[in-house]
Amino acid sequence: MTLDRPTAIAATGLRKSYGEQTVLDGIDITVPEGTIFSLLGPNGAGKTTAVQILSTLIEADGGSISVAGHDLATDADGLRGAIGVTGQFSAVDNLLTGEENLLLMADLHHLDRDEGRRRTAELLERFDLVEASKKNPMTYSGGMRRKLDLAMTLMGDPRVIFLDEPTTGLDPRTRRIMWDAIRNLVAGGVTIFLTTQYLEEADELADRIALLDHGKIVAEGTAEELKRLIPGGHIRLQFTEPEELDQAARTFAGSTRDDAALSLQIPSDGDVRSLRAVLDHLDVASIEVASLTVHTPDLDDVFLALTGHPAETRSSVEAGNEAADSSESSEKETVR
Ligand SMILES: Nc1ncnc2c1ncn2[C@@H]1O[C@H](COP(=O)(O)OP(=O)(O)OP(=O)(O)O)[C@@H](O)[C@H]1O
Repeated sequence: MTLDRPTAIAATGLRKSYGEQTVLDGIDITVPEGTIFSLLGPNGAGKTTAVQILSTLIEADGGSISVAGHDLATDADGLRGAIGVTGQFSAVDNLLTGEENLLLMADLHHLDRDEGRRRTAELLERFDLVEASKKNPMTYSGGMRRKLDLAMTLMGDPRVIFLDEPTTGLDPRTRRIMWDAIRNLVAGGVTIFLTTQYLEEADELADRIALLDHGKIVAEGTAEELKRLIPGGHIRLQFTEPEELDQAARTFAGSTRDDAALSLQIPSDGDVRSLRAVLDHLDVASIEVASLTVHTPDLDDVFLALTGHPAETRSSVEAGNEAADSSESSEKETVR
């Protein structure tokens, strides 16, 4: 249980505006030690701003912050010493090799020469960067840079790590390597504050998820708790003729029609009994259906229900890659 753990990150009433624009409108965050907290939101929601404030890179307009037992107001240096940050702007120096970047971090953290070399070798190994270690990071793929960046962060042995969209743009394989690295860190007692636009990333990794929209946390809980906030799933029927849609809409009370898409959504838990009942009704009424899909609620539904717009803004290419890679998909088998 995470409830009994000491608090690693505590923030109350965080506010930040840029000119007229309110970016954070008084948010509260509590993260127990050794857990993963995910701040989930679309582009521009204020995720990076929250990370920058919590990691002391920028100042809030209001609110109080304590990280790893260090109060920002009275012990900003202590706080900085206890955390690691990897963001969208990497700390990698392109004039050095991957290995030299790590050795530089070892120096910055005042590790002695042997210890620095040992840690560098261990981190290169851990992130599968041994072969690339003598090369310039400019020759690295996006995923390799991201891994080097995280390895550099780990050189300081931080107890709390802020990961700002660590897997944005990565291919599914590298994303999974990052996920494993994150899980290993948490298994070792590290606390992770993760921002992401990817719902399944939060679902996969986070102990608790907060949905950030227009500077406010609109919901917070475990993935399961968030999914329970909205009604169950639905069965979606796809038609080729408007007349079929009309007839089906009359047959299924409580259904929602989409005339443009020629589809009908019928509320359902997606269990076999309700699926069979829908098929029986269609047979009895002789309604032709082009296809049928069962949709169980996911975090995207939660976000949509709570904010009126989807959370994810990634490109269709990325989405396609991920769908191909994902072992679970909320849109399940097409029955006919
Ligand atoms: N230095 C700045 N000056 C003015 N506006 C800023 C500044 N930094 C951020 N903003 C604005 O604050 C809002 C929130 O930005 P932020 O980068 O925190 O969002 P985000 O949720 O991290 O989005 P993304 O996923 O695109 O990184 C945006 O509208 C952005 O334009």
